[in-house]
Amino acid sequence: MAGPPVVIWDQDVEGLLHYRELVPRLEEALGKFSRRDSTEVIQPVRTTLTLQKHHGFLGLMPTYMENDGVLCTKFVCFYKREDGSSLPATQATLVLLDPEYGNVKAVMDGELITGMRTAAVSAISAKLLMRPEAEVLAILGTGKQALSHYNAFTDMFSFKEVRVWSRTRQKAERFCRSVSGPVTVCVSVQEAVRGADAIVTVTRCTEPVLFGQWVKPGAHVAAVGACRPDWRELDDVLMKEAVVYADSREGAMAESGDVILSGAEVFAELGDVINGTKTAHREKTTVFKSLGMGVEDAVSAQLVFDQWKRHTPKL
Ligand SMILES: NC(=O)C1=CN([C@@H]2O[C@H](COP(=O)(O)OP(=O)(O)OC[C@H]3O[C@@H](n4cnc5c(N)ncnc54)[C@H](O)[C@@H]3O)[C@@H](O)[C@H]2O)C=CC1
Ligand SMILES: O=C([O-])C1=[NH+]CCC1
Repeated sequence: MAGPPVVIWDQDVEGLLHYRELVPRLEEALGKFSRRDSTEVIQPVRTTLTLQKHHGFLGLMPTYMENDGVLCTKFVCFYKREDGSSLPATQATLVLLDPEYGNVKAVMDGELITGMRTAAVSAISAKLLMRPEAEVLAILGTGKQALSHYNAFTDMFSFKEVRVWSRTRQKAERFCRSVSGPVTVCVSVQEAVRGADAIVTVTRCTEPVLFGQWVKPGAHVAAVGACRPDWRELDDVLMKEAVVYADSREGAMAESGDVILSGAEVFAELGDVINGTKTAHREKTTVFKSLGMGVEDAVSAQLVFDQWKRHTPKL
């Protein structure tokens, strides 16, 4: 009989997961997903239950990678909280199973994994779609994803300026104090995105906050919030003018208000660009619509588990 699962919680995850190992694994996983080969990745669109009383949702994200022997599911609760609420906006737990025996090998805290894998995928979108001479990064939002995106983007690229916008100056200043490099606080979205080459939207807003008329032609936008069919971060002008990429075409058509309500066409998945089957239109304005995928969690959880085994002496 299999032993009990190991529990790998927040601080342990922190020491085991690094962008330098995570990014190549995610690039490979995105490519595998877009090949739609069921021996490589089986990943249905997230099943979402509404938690009406708590203004939230439970997302179930199972993934099986047969060739790699990885079976994983994530439980993620996310909420439409009022700003200032002391309750979390997102909570996630990952469960890694043995696909042959069916036992649970590990249970992991999903907060850092979700933050890092989401930011790493956005950074991959920028690597593929942003102009190489990009100098200015603007981040809209100052929460957990804003922090992980700051870390991933400044780790992978050399921007001359990083700007941040939040609804209150106080929050933007708090964000600046929490990061290790220089950041310019902007008092409006317009000020933050004016002339920016890369824009990351990581807000909990449900109405557009970024408008196409403010975006520099040729800029790359990684749109990470608004993960419900009736939630928006970007306006119709931006969605229609840009070449739109997604992590999962089916996910975007089912869950992205920015895609569904604007009627914009999803040109390609990031994996299609990685596989060389679709063009990276770096010269045009591009939007990467991120919804988050189970396969990203699966490869991240496997990486954490492998590192944990390497670093934990046999009992
Ligand atoms: N695409 C993906 O894979 C993932 C997406 N998300 C989504 O990313 C977004 C950010 O998540 P976290 O950073 O964890 O949340 P958070 O609560 O830590 O930060 C949210 C930020 O949005 C701001 N905000 C809230 N309401 C706003 C509004 N109406 N207008 C403008 N700004 C507003 C807050 O002040 C805060 O700066 C959420 O929508 C979350 O559901 C989260 C995890 C993965
Ligand atoms: O992929 C993910 O974990 C999430 N996407 C939207 C909210 C949480």
